[in-house]
Amino acid sequence: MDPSLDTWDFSPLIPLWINRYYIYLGFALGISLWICFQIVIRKQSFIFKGKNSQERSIPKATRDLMTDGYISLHKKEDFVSGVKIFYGSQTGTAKEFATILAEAVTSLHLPVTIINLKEYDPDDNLVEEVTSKIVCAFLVATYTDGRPTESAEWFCKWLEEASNDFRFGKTYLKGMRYAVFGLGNSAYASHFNKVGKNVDKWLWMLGAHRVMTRGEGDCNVVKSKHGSIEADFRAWKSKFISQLQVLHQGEKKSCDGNCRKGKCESSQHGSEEMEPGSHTKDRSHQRDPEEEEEPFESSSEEESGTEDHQSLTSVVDVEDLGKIMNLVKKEKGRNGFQKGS
Ligand SMILES: Cc1cc2nc3c(=O)[nH]c(=O)nc-3n(C[C@H](O)[C@H](O)[C@H](O)COP(=O)(O)O)c2cc1C
Repeated sequence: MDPSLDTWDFSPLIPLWINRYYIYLGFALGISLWICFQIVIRKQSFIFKGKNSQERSIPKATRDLMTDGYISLHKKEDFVSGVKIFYGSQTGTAKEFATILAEAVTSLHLPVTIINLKEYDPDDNLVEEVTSKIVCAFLVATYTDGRPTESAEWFCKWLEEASNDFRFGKTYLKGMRYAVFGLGNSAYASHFNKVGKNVDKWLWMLGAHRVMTRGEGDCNVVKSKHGSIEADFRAWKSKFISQLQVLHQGEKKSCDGNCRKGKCESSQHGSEEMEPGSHTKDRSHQRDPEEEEEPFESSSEEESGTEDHQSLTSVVDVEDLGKIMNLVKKEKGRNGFQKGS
């Protein structure tokens, strides 16, 4: 026996030894708590990092629209991004009106472009107006035998053929918004304002949305609605500008629901602009293209859609099929349509 062990006093360690299991338990609990704490901290930093990298992967434009991580569809919505004014002129009146209209549009702080139809190829460019949020104004003059000016000849030929070509269909220009002001002289009774009427009709047949009633400028001061072609234009221009304001603000005009497609005959159009019976005519797309239709705010697709509304909403798959067919038609139309054919 080691004599030095006799001199050691182990008595203070005896309670520790007796309670050793409690001490082990305490240590085990401490370690478990520490592990849990570490797990929680790591999880939190992982979520934070993930959120940051996710945010970085979202394009800036989309992030600008986000509030608390959710996209707000109404924020920064721009209902009209600008106006394109197309003109077909020979002696300069339509061109001059285009400049006056551009000035008025500029006062609304909207970008505006004036385009001579001579320099515009509808084959390449017209379909762009469908998605551009642009409003297009057409100021077109009529000449001998109801013909367009030389500068607008190709544009009119293209539109006429496209609107009568089944490959384009009535949704080819769906989404495009337009208004037409025709320049003419009622002394040429049988062809008065023929080009304005036709351009308006052809765009409508291709599914473009007419934002306001077609205007008729008449050089014949005796018969002109406002006393002169300039006054006719001024009247149309002020209506166009107020309609533009409405569109720009994204407002919907109120409707009493007593008319087709929820468009109010009484509230939307001044009576002097509407010819008798124009609003109640049957406007199905199958109507005679030569028929003199009176324009109002609409598109051919919307109007023929009214009759078909019930059947379309009840057969969703057919609707999808229709959309696909229209896309195919548009593509075919674009590929198959040859200049001057
Ligand atoms: C030779 C000639 C033929 C015309 N033929 C027609 C016509 O058939 N129908 C019509 O509505 N206006 C007709 N007009 C009137 C023009 O459309 C009108 O003067 C218009 O303001 C001309 O616009 P512009 O100066 O932009 O070319 C004719 C004018 C001229 C000089």
